[in-house]
Amino acid sequence: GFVSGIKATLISDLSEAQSFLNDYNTMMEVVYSKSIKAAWAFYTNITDHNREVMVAEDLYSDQVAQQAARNASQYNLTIMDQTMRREFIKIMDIGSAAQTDPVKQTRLKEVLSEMETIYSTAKVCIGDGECLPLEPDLTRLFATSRDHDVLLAAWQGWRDASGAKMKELYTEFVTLSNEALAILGHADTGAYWRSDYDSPEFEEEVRVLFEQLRPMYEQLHAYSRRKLMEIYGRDKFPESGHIPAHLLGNMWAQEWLNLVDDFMPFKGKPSMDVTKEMVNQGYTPLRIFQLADDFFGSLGMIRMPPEFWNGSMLEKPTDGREVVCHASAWDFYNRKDFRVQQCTDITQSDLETVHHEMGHVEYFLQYKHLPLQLRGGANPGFHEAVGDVISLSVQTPEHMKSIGLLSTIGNDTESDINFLMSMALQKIAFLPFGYLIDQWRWSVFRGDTSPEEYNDHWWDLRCRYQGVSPPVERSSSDFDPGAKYHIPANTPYIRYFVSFVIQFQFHKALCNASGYTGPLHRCDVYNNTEAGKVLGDMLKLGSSKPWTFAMQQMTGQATMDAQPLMEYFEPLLEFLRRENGNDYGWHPHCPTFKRSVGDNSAFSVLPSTISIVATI
Ligand SMILES: CC(=O)N[C@@H](CC(=O)O)C(=O)NC[C@H](CC1(C(=O)N[C@@H](Cc2ccc(O)cc2)C(=O)O)CCCC1)C(=O)O
Ligand SMILES: [Zn+2]
Repeated sequence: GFVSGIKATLISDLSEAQSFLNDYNTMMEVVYSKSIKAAWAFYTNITDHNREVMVAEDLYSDQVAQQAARNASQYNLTIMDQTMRREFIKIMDIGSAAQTDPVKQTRLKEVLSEMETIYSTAKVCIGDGECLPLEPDLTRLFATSRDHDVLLAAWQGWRDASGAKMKELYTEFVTLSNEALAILGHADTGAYWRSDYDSPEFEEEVRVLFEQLRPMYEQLHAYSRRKLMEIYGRDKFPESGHIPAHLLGNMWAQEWLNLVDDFMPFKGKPSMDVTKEMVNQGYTPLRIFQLADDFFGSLGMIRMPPEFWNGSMLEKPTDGREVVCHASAWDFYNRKDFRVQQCTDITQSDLETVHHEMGHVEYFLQYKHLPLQLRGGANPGFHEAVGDVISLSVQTPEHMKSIGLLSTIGNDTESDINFLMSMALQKIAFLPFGYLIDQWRWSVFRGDTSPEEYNDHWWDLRCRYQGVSPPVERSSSDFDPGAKYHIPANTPYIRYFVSFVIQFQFHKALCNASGYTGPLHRCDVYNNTEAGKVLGDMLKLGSSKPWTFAMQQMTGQATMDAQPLMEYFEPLLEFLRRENGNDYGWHPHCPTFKRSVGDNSAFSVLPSTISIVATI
């Protein structure tokens, strides 16, 4: 038969292509900033009206993006240089905005904003009719309570109030999202997300990194399990070696810093938790943000502009408004408005988060001169790493003392181990969690996990990789993934696993640039403009080059590498190995729950033949 259709002649005039890009940037800055302002209005005041306006604005910007993608496809990419071609490809790859069916496109946005609303307004009602929101109440409860039953009620109540209410919505979302992305030829939503890492072997690369880091996590898990058994009694722990998920000081057991005082290896040393000192010194959210801003300034980097201080929401409103309290950083894509929204609490954890969010804004500021489509991280993991790299310097005992949050710096080995323990409870504890969330989501998006299997697969991954188990029996009407912000918010998560690896590569590069030669975990680059220049030069690239180029420029190698992270924690690993001996590891499968009535231990005793085995 005849070749159907006529291959339209592509535009091969570079000056025309450039003027298309100029017009695109001018137009999309207006369209995107209007849409993002509507999203900001909703996030900072959750009402039906604001949700409808946000959805409507988003629909409009999708249509404009679709038209721009169609126009861009008329240009001949083969005659362009790499950067211009990169820009055209990004203009055409509009993600879920590709859905041209208005009913489906509207429904997709409504489902997402509905899940976001359920999550952000969920509360747990305890005995006396008081209903607690996640922030700050449940977060504080998990940080401070050591009452097993109170923690269990909060853990279960949160999942009933959030995840359990959105299982059908999430199932509908998966179908709508995959349909939209299939229009662009993406196999599924997960494939589209992974395309940000420019590597067909990306899944294998992160699996290799995780396997390299697993032994270190196992050692921390074993030590933590023993410490928790001293607090809660051995009978609260299953024979399988898992740690019940509600006992780790965090709603998702993703970071264990709140247990630092209980886990401190050597007592009688100054506490590594500066929360009390922050409260005693009358810290305010604003002061924490000014502290972070001062650090960026000390590196010779860009300080937050007036629009940041005037436009941001730095603490939870007290006027009764419902807001999204999960912290976030906002680029309005108009090269003027940059904000953070955070219900900042006066805690060390939030001191961390403030630096994390400001790291995003620093990136926005450093690349704001680039064309709109190149204003992004070299890859999403880079964007997540910036603030955390600064925080690695801030949290050193030296820096904490210099800002008056720590009275003495113990330089003896024991104090050093105590400090490394506090960092491990944030960074090592997180690794399996950072890894497993998108293992679950990728398998859901590619159809390997059906809605009936959603919760079972989630717990299989939690038991296998994280060594935590559900403290009460779960049923298929539960949807525990939905109890974690990023699932209803549809924010990819492997970026955090990548960040937790590469932030140590960045830290090492900055420390080397600053001329520091001591142990990596005690390096503080505060006030060092050489370090600031190395970091700033990488941030200025935005997403104009492949991330391997940015990595090479900054660290001298073009790959992700777990070695700097391992080097940082080496002294602690030796300590943990000595402490743990052969007592480490857990059974790869979740413990089963006894059916018989009346038994007090919720977990069955696995046949004695299955001893606690190192994960296979
Ligand atoms: C408009 C928009 O959405 N913007 C994006 C940023 C962008 O893409 O430009 C954004 O603001 N995302 C929100 C998210 C918030 C936080 C988070 O969710 N963290 C993870 C994992 C983690 C934990 C510890 C840690 O030290 C670092 C990360 C979690 O808490 O599970 C809350 C705490 C810190 C960061 C963020 O900032 O990444
Ligand atoms: Zn982030």
